[in-house]
Amino acid sequence: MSESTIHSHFRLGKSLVVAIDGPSGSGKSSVSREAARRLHAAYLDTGAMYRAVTLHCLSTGIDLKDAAAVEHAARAIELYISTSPDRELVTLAGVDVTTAIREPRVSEAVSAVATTLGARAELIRRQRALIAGAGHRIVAEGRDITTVVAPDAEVRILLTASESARLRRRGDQLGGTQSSSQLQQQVLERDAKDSTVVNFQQAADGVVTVDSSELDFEQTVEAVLDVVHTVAH
Ligand SMILES: Nc1ncnc2c1ncn2[C@@H]1O[C@H](COP(=O)(O)OP(=O)(O)O)[C@@H](O)[C@H]1O
Ligand SMILES: Nc1ccn([C@H]2C[C@H](O)[C@@H](COP(=O)(O)OP(=O)(O)O)O2)c(=O)n1
Repeated sequence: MSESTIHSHFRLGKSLVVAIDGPSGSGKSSVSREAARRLHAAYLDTGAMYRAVTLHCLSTGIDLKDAAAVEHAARAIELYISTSPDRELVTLAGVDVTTAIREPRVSEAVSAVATTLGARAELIRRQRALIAGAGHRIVAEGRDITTVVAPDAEVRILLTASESARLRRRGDQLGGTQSSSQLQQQVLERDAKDSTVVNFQQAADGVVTVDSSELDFEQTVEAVLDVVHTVAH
């Protein structure tokens, strides 16, 4: 579908929340960002918020096994995240941490924050406020957007890909710097840990699955926009 066709279907100003969940490396961030651009919508990377809390704990010596301390950190931090699909920016107390939150040490530790329920509750509250702040015209992606953060979203998608595709994509994204066991830990073992608190492996009722295993990036963006068109029209 062309961009102008999409526009004729989705008037600016009308509520359009597109919720996208899926496992690590399925293409959520890159595909959601591009879909948001084409829909002239905002974009929210909720995983970046879990990463920012994790980075804060690592750099200030907060014990990630101490649930009360992690919850307190999630409530107390001065966290800013851009919701423009054209400006990737995350700051902690005014310091740019956009790149630092992607470091492997954060990827390896982030499940400790994701499985701390008090921290989740606080981040979910902040995510709902960001969605409202964007006038409910936003593509929001993560693990629990379709089920918990925005179960009433106009469009709900589970973006999946085979394990081998996800490992290959993450390896390429990190420039071949990670060994295969490091990638397994950062992708598959992390998903297994995160799955203990949220279900992003199977589509909930009303959630449409897009399997990107055999699709390239552009085809995946188009598949997502086709679902938006079909479901939200
Ligand atoms: N359909 C696709 N085919 C090939 N590569 C893809 C596809 N979707 C995403 N990618 C690439 O795979 C990598 C991981 O994607 P990303 O959006 O970070 O995934 P996630 O947010 O689900 O972890 C990125 O380098 C991205 O450009
Ligand atoms: N809505 C969300 C988003 C992310 N998380 C957790 C799960 C992940 O381990 C981390 C980081 O998420 P992120 O989307 O950045 O991870 P990947 O890009 O898939 O590697 O946060 C979550 O529990 N709930």
